[in-house]
Amino acid sequence: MSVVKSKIGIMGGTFDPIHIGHLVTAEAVRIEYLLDKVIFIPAANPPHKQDQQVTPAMHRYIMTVMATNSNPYFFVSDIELERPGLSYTVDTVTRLIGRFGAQTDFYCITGADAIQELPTWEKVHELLELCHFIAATRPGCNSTLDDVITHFGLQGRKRIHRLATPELEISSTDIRDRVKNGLSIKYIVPESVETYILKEGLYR
Ligand SMILES: Nc1ncnc2c1ncn2[C@@H]1O[C@H](COP(=O)(O)OP(=O)(O)OP(=O)(O)O)[C@@H](O)[C@H]1O
Ligand SMILES: O=C(O)c1ccc[n+]([C@@H]2O[C@H](COP(=O)([O-])O)[C@@H](O)[C@H]2O)c1
Repeated sequence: MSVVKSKIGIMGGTFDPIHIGHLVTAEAVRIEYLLDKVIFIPAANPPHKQDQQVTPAMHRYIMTVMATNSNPYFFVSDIELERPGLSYTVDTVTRLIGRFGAQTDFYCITGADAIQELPTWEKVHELLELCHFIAATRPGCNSTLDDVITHFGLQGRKRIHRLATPELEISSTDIRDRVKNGLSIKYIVPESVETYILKEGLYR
C-alpha cells in the first residue's frame, strides 16, 4: 500500500520586517507545489547577516505571526529562536524531520538571490538530502540558477527547482529605509505589521 506523503513548505528568513513579497511568494509556491502548509521560520541569528545589526528576534517573530494569521495554510515556528548560535537551516530541517516523521517532504522556499549563496550554506550536501529547494524569481536577480544547479550535479537537478512567481520589487532593506525617512510603507507590509512598526518605533 502506498502512503501519501504530506508536503510542508519552509519559508525561512530574517523578516526584518516581513513584507508582501515574502507572503505572495510563499502562497504562490504553496499553490503550485500543492503544499499542505507553509511554516514561516524567523531566523534568530541569520548566518549571512552577521555583519548587520538585526532587530531583536521577538519583534520579528511577532510581526511574522501578525502577517500570516489570516492564511489558514500559514504557520510560524519559533524553532530557531529557542536555539543558541547561528540559525543553520540544516539544524532546523533535521529537527522538523524529527518532529513530523519521515512521511513528510520538506520544501525550503527561497528567493533567487538567496539560492545563489546555497553552496556556502552549512552542511549543504546533507541539507539537500533532507529537503527540496524552490527558488522563486525576484526582481533584480536575473540569474537562471543554472550555475547553482550545476554546482551540485545530480543532487542539484533532483533537489533545486525554480518557480516563476509574481515579481514584487520589495525588500526589508527598502522598508527600513522608508521608515527611517518617514515615508509610507502602506501596502508593502500588512496593515497589522505597519501599525506594529510605528507603535514600537522600529527602524527610526
Ligand atoms: N520580494 C521578494 N520576492 C521573492 N523572494 C523574496 C522577496 N523578498 C525576500 N525574498 C526571499 O525571502 C527570504 C527571506 O528574505 P529576507 O527576510 O532576508 O528579506 P529581504 O527583503 O531579502 O531582506 P533584506 O533586504 O534585509 O536583505 C529569502 O529567501 C529571500 O530571497
Ligand atoms: O544554513 C545556512 O548556512 C544558511 C545560510 C544563509 C541563509 N540561511 C537561511 O536562509 C533564509 C534566508 O536568509 P536571509 O539571510 O536571506 O534572511 C533564513 O532562513 C536563513 O537562516 C541559511
